[in-house]
Amino acid sequence: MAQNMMLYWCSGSPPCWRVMIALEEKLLQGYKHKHLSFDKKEHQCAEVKALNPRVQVPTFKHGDLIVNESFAACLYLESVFKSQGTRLIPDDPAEQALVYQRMFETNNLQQKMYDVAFYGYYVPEEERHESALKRNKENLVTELKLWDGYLEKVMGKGSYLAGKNFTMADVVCFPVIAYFPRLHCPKEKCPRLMEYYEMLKDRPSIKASWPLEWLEDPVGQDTLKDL
Ligand SMILES: N[C@@H](CCC(=O)N[C@@H](CS)C(=O)NCC(=O)O)C(=O)O
Repeated sequence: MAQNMMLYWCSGSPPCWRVMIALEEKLLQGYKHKHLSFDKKEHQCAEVKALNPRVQVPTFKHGDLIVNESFAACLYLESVFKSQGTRLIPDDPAEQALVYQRMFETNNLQQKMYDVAFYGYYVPEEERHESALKRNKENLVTELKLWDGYLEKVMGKGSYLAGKNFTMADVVCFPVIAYFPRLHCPKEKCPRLMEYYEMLKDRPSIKASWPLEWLEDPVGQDTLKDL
């Protein structure tokens, strides 16, 4: 079944990583894939251009069906392989609502993290301002408090993002959360999230899809150390 799937991906990309975690959780390990170097702009290759008008990764194909948005690909996999591997979307509407809520909130955390961690990469030198970076940091700290509070509130220690079970909320959000220790964010800024990270980092689906650069260079940059 996985043989007619093709994933174009770059290592360390949260959108790619979440699709890879979903594929692992749904026991679709035999999928075909092509690892592209973001630094060498390999994601702009003809194959990706032909399938994805935004020329981005992930680019994902199942048979003749193309699903490029990472959230869409994850939900699609759950829908097609509902009874295979881990159930990632609960049936109960209230539980489902919380999973969707946390899933789609993830982009807030991702964007605010990028606005600080990759400020120097995304903002041209002549447009950079200390005051803008300071504001971005404040926004990120506020966002982190929110997520830390969610974990505190849901069920206390040992809880996943949407309750006692691992769900699609964890699949989509873990790759973003993993950036905080990776980029040396002080633990005290989000202690519950860091406990959550420790609890999940060795989960087989996550370990199997761990960014290759992070394995080669386990220390990483420290762009979040002054948060
Ligand atoms: N909406 C997309 C975003 C994908 C995305 O931003 N991919 C980045 C890598 S993390 C990319 O391909 N960037 C290249 C570009 O935009 O030129 C998704 O979640 O699937």
